[in-house]
Amino acid sequence: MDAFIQNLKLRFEKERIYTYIGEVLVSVNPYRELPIYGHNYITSYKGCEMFERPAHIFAVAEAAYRILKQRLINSCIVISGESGSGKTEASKIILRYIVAVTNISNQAEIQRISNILIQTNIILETFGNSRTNRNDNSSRFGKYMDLNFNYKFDPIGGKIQHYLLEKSRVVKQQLGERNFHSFYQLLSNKNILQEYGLHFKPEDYYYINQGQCCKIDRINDKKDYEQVIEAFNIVGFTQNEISTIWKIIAVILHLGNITFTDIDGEHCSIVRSNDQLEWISKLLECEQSDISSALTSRVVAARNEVFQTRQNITRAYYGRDALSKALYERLFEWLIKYINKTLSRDDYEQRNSFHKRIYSSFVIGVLDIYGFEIFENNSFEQLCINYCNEKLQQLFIELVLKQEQDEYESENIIWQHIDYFNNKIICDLIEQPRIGILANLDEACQIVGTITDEIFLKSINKTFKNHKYYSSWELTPGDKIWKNIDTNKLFLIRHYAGDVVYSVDGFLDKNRDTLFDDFKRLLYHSKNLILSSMWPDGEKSITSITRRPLTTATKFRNSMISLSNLLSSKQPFYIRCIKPNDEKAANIFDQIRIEHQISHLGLLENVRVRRAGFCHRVSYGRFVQRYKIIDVVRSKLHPYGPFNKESASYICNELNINNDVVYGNTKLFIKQPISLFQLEKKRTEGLQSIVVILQNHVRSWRQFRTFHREISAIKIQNFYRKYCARSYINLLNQLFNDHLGKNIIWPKSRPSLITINNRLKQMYQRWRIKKIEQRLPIKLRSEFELKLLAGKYLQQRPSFFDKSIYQEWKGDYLVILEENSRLNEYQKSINELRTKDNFNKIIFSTFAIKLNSHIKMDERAIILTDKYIYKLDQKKNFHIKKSNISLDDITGLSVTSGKEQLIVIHLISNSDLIFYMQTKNDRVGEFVSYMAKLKQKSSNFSVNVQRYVTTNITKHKYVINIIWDHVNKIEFRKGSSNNISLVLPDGR
Ligand SMILES: Nc1ncnc2c1ncn2[C@@H]1O[C@H](COP(=O)(O)OP(=O)(O)OP(=O)(O)O)[C@@H](O)[C@H]1O
Repeated sequence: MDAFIQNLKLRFEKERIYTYIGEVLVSVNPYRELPIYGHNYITSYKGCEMFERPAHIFAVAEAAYRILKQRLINSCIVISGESGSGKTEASKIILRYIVAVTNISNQAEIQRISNILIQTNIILETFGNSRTNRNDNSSRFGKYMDLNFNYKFDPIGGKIQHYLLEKSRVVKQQLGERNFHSFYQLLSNKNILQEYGLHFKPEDYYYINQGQCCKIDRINDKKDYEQVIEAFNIVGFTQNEISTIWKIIAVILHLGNITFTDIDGEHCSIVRSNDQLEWISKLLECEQSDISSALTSRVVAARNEVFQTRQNITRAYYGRDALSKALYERLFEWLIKYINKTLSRDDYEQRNSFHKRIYSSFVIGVLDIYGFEIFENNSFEQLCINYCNEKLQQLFIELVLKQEQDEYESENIIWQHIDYFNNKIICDLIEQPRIGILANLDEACQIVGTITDEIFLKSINKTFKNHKYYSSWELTPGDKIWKNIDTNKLFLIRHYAGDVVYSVDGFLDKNRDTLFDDFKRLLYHSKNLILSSMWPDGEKSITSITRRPLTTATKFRNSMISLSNLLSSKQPFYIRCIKPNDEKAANIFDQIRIEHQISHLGLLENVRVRRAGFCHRVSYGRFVQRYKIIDVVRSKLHPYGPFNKESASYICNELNINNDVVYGNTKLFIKQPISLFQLEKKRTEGLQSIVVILQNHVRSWRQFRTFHREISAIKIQNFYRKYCARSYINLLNQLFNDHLGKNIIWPKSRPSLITINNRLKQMYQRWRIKKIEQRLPIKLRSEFELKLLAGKYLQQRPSFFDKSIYQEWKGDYLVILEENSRLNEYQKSINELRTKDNFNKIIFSTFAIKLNSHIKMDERAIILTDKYIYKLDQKKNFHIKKSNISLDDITGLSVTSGKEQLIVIHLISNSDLIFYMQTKNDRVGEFVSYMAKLKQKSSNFSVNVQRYVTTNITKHKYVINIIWDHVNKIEFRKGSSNNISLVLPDGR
């Protein structure tokens, strides 16, 4: 013990107020501000394992948060210790830490919830805390708060449960103590007192002056009032609600100053010296007469008859106090309900439907419950509070001391049993059904007739006369404890934290907690709807039979049992708070006080178990499952098992921690935290590579999926396109099935079919031509082909398509008598030429006016054979003029786009042959097609169709204009510079 205390002392002097016993944190109240809660401290503990950094409350909060985040295990932090040891401060520090390390993405909604979570403390402290002789800001209620987290592990809400508000303080305080802070805060705000009819100083209000310490230097009520108003606004209370809250506080102050006067020993009336009643009526929004009669009489229903009975003065004061306590209690409950509604997960979910779908409940609970209390005068409330501490100690023993040692035994670990005091026997003494103190109390309350606190004491004396942890004057009259005190009403319980003498005075009343129905009905019918909503049970009619309400002891016992079930369903973390002195002074380390607390909190046993025991135990399955991810192990262990002792031992071997490990029947035990860190560190490293592998898998899976979708889309598109094309072709087929498609409009195609459609059109045209050609007599087929060929070159010459195409093409026109009257001379000349030049046949012949190199006109017969072109003089027996022109020398033709019969044959020599055919019909197309056919093998042959033809005459370039004029015959006229005009008789 000494060594432990010396250690605590040394640390305390060096401002190290936190110390670990295993995972249990011991916190010594420094009673001064220490610079260990700032932002840099938060960051240094964030994400760290518990033993990585010096002992700190942040490390416990982080551990509770990490276990939730990493293993999805709900956790709870149980803070216990004497009154004033720093429990409430600890719970606030934990909350601040969790708010600081979460909401990294700075979401407004999470920020709002976090703000509310912090502000609720201010409201609860105002209405639930008061100054006691042990603590200036003592919580007079037990608080358990669940913090809810979303799937990202950000706080999204919470729920507060409260336990046994010490409402007797509303009407009675011991010397040196105050009522709840709320009363003094309201009275500190001079500006608004008028509104509530509060004209006096705090010392003048009976309900708050009994401790004779309304003003305390360390408490600034005015500043606290401003803070609580701000907190109300942040949490979302309306102005009307805030005003109602203060009205109720003011009503209680007024009620305390109401006095009664005795009339005849059985009746009493209200002393009307001040205007309290008027103000109570105004503030409660109830009729004054109703309030007055509720305070001085009772309405009773018996055998369907309703009648009023007057109260004597004692009953009237009892009723007044009961009303005040109930008003305060209901207000407190309403505040907690209101805060819970604001923090409720459902509310959050309604606003965030996204989270509704993927939300799962992650919780960290924080329990800050009143510490063990030993006062000069201990009553029913202290019994409940100390019973609650017994229950928590029992849970601590179960989870930390008993379970651990039992486990070593069952796992066959060599273990020297460490003795500890198991307080189950004390818990049973208080709570056991039928025979426990609370059951005895309930029974006494149910007995009809006059039963007093003393009778109740007699009954428990009888029940527990041989109990080791119970005593009273009647059972041990010689004991020095009973010296100089009213022994008739006292009994003693030897709690785990010390012996406490209780006075049974008022036990029955406090347990029954009777509040006359008249008050309930009165307040239910208030015109203030907020107030009325706090009293739903006032709705019942007088004559309706109501079940006897549960007693305070039963309610409290039930809530303690459910609290202990709730805590044992979560992974607990313990903070054991120690109060270093009773002077509330920094730097005083009162060894005796501390020794007392250490021994009663079972900390020494805790140290012994820890020292001899192990810091971590885990089943082989879980161990292998968790650490098989470690890099060096991964390749060796099969991913699906076996998850047994051998695999676990293999992992420990690989990490060289085998010396620090003990193997049990089903579990592995690790002695030092350092080995656990090593495992965790390696696991985190391994996780990173696993994450990369997972990411790769997910990425490739996503790519594969996209690729598949694309392929599928392309397939579908192809099918659809094919379907469209097929439908289109079917349509064409139907359209062109029976005839050659003359006069049929080509159907419009989809844009995707444009290319194919153009091809189809070409195919169709070729097919159509073929069909038309097949219908022609064989004789006309070659002419038809020639016409097609001409059509290809003469697209720009519409007159070809108008007429020429329909004419019969005869080629050698000069053998026709109607064309040539000097037929014999012509044939004779041709025969000579054939003999001389050896050509096969004459393909085309015509009379023409030729333009010579001097830009003069000559009348000639132009003859096209399969080898040469000849220019024959018409006038001189078709005598050949100059030499023939070989077809090989021809590079192209130029013709006009009009109906003129001008032909320009371009030659290699750049001295073109220019002639105008003397014919009534258009024979340009016929000439062009013969030439094209003859030159079809030549790659450089071209046909130009232009309005004004360009030509070379003895290597000079000329442009031939067409002029239609009143002339009799065709003329070529040389114009200025390079112009030649072809003047034609205007007979159009
Ligand atoms: N970590 C701390 N740092 C500085 N002062 C502290 C710390 N913890 C507690 N105190 C001081 O001790 C006082 C009492 O602490 P607190 O109210 O938390 O005790 P408690 O155990 O909750 O008491 P009760 O059971 O009566 O509610 C605080 O008002 C504060 O002045």
